[in-house]
Amino acid sequence: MTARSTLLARDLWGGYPGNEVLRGVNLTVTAGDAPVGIVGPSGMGKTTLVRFLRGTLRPSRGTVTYNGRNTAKMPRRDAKAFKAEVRFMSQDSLTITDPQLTVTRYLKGALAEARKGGRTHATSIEELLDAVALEERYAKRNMLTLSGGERQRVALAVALATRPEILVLDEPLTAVDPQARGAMARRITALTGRLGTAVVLVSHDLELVERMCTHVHFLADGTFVSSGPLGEVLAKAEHEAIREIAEAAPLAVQRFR
Ligand SMILES: Nc1ncnc2c1ncn2[C@@H]1O[C@H](COP(=O)(O)OP(=O)(O)OP(=O)(O)O)[C@@H](O)[C@H]1O
Repeated sequence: MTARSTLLARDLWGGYPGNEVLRGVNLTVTAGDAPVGIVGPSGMGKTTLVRFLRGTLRPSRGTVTYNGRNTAKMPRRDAKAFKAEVRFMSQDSLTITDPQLTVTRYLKGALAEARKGGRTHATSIEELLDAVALEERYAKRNMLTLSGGERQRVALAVALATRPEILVLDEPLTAVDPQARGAMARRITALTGRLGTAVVLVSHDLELVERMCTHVHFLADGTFVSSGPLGEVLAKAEHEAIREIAEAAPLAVQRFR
């Protein structure tokens, strides 16, 4: 049996000049794992953690490795494999430069990229659109004519088309309406489960996190102050920041606690 791909952050410290945002974060994500959520108050370092995982920021202490290789100083060949196998998507990660690009062409391009990298999978354009709750008629649409929420959904479908080992989503559905988000959560979880893609979901949207993630980490004061199923983390409220979030989201908390 081959070892499963693993992204590993070990005792991660660092941030920006004069602002040590993270102070000892440990995270292990392995392909095939159930989706994991990262939640916490604004400004506590969730996006900063994503930058460390991606290798665009270097930690002052600790390491991030992918299959044993340090992501902040990878040789070109490893960096290429890392980029193909660990996909990052944020709310504004989609830039369209080709004015003729249709949704189908865009998705086909992503499927071809997956094939070229030996990452074939039997997923049709229809299934990818269905996973992000877009009807088939969207296949013919020009990307430039889509709304912000529709573009985010296509961006997510494209990320799924490349069948990453690990998919890191940083507030991926901010422009999508709550009803569609609910439908997408179930379908994305089903598809990523089938593809063996481990999802890391960073979001303020507790309902989305609860729907998609069996396990969450709560980031505050530079570290994970509590981890477990969202309902348990909120109910235990081991940190003042958790109590504040639990109180600020009474409806969600009543349902999940
Ligand atoms: N490029 C940067 N240079 C300097 N400071 C930054 C930079 N990016 C973020 N910060 C600071 O680092 C801290 C953590 O920011 P980060 O964006 O990681 O938080 P977050 O938890 O993702 O917040 P939110 O939930 O609001 O997106 C904040 O105090 C922020 O002001």
